[in-house]
Amino acid sequence: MIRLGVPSKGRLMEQTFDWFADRGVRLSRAGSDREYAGRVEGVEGVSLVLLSAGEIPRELAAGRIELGVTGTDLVREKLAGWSSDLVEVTPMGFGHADLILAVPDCWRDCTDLDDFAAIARDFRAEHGFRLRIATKYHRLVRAWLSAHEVADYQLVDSQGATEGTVANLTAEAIADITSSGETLRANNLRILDEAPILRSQATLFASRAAMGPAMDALIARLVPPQADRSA
Ligand SMILES: Nc1ncnc2c1ncn2[C@@H]1O[C@H](COP(=O)(O)OP(=O)(O)OP(=O)(O)O)[C@@H](O)[C@H]1O
Ligand SMILES: O=P(O)(O)OC[C@H]1O[C@H](OP(=O)(O)OP(=O)(O)O)[C@H](O)[C@@H]1O
Repeated sequence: MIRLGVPSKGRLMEQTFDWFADRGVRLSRAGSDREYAGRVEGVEGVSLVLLSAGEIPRELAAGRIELGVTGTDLVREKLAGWSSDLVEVTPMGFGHADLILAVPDCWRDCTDLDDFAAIARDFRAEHGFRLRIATKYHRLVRAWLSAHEVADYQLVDSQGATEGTVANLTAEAIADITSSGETLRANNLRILDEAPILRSQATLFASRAAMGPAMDALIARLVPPQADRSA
C-alpha cells in the first residue's frame, strides 16, 4: 500500500484534491471536516493520510508515508539534505509563495541587503544586542544571510502571525512567506529589493526508499512521461 500524505485543511487541501481529481483519482475525507481519515477512489493500492503540511516532510523522510504533497519551502526548511531522502516528483502549479525578508516601511534608507547589513551592524553598536528577525524558516534564512555575508542579526522564532512581531516590538524585521503581499502591507512592512530567499509551490514528493515498480506505475499515471514536469 502506498500511503499518500495530503494537507489536512484549507486551500492547499482543496487544490490538492482538485489536482488528483483532474488525473482521475478522487480523494475525500472519510467523515466530517474534523475527521483526519480519508478515502481514495480511482486507483488501487493507495491510502490517504491527512496531515499538517509542516509535518509531511518529516513523515516522508521517516518512511511513515510514501508520497506527500507539501510546499517546497517546508521540505527545504525541515530536512537538511532533503534530496537524499526525497524525490521531487512534480510541481503542482498552486500554492505559489515567496520566502522574503521584510523591514518596516519607515526604514527609508533600507532598500537592499547591503543597506540591511549596514543597519544591522549599526544596530548592534547602538543597542547592545543584535537586530531581531522573526521567522519560522530558521535554516533557510540563516543559509541565505550567511551566503550574503550578513552576520549581525539574531533569529526570533515565530510560528504564526509573524508580520505582527515588528509592531509588537519583539523583532525589527521578518522573514516569511508572501503571495499577494497584503499581510505585509497591512503591517507596514516592505520587502527588500532582492530576489526572494526561495520561491515555493505545492509539490508532489516521494520517499526515495519507497521507489520501485508500484511507485513508478503510480507516478506514471499521475504525471505521464510526456507531460512537462518542469511546469
Ligand atoms: N499566503 C500564501 N499563499 C500561498 N501559499 C502559502 C501562503 N501561506 C503559506 N503558503 C504555503 O502553504 C504551505 C503550508 O503553510 P503553513 O505551514 O503555514 O500551513 P498551515 O496552514 O499553517 O498548516 P499547519 O499549521 O497545519 O502546518 C507552505 O508550503 C507555504 O509556502
Ligand atoms: O502575502 P499574503 O497573500 O498576504 O499571504 C501571506 C500570509 O500567508 C501566510 O500566513 P497563513 O495565513 O498561512 O497563517 P500563518 O501566519 O499562521 O502562517 C504567511 O505566513 C503570511 O502571513
